[in-house]
Amino acid sequence: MTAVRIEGLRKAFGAKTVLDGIDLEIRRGEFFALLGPSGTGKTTLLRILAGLELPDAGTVLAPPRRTTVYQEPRLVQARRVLANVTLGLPRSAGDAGLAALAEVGLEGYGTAWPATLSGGEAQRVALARALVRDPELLLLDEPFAALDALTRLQMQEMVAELCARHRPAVVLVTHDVDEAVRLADRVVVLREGSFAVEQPIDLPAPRDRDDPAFIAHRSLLLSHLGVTPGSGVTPRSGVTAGSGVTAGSAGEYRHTP
Ligand SMILES: Nc1ncnc2c1ncn2[C@@H]1O[C@H](COP(=O)(O)OP(=O)(O)OP(=O)(O)O)[C@@H](O)[C@H]1O
Repeated sequence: MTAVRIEGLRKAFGAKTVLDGIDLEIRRGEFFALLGPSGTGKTTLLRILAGLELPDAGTVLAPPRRTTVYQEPRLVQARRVLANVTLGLPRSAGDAGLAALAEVGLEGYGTAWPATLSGGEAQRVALARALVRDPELLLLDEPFAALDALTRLQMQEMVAELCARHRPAVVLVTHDVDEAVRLADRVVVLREGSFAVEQPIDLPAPRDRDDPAFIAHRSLLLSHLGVTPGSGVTPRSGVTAGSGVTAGSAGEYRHTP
């Protein structure tokens, strides 16, 4: 069943065309990742799917039950954790809110204040706030980018499990090639307003970064992102090959300080 359908999408800001001729179909339960250099319109596409931005041309069909998790948790500091999770929902949503907190490993945190949480915990609250709305479409705008490398890996694992259980259609915007290959059923590279490459990732879960097939996917995507093997650095776009890792020679990666 199709969850999202985009046809002939075009979006410009003033004289600058950001997205041009985008066609996209995402199935229910599919995990779709969007990679691309900085400023190529990834967030704009996500905002259009969220209904926060209107296209200039084309059609966009997206389910009404959709929710976004951003890079920063965006919690209301004056409300306790459970109230943040159920913000805007009827009082009867309290139990579902507690269940969502338990699902993200935050049982017993309902009465805590946001200021007392670590960055990873706060981001898990944001995830619970999304889950409790039972989204048909989950929009993830670099949700792990501000986390330390270890927390990021744990969060990726958690999101993979939650999405496998709840089966929303997911659109993940990321700069992290490994994250995309680890999580997605399909990865698209956005360049100069349109899709430069579309790559299905048909690897079984859990995915191992050292698996030759994983490395092959990573190398191909990096080449489409303009990362030249052996450069030892990421391009100006800020694209990374993994958590705290930059591309070295083909298939080899080194940690950055
Ligand atoms: N409201 C706006 N008004 C004018 N220009 C905008 C607006 N929103 C985005 N843009 C421009 O559109 C282009 C695409 O922005 P967008 O945030 O979608 O890129 P991105 O691929 O998500 O970038 P990044 O990876 O750096 O987050 C940029 O040049 C940006 O300056």
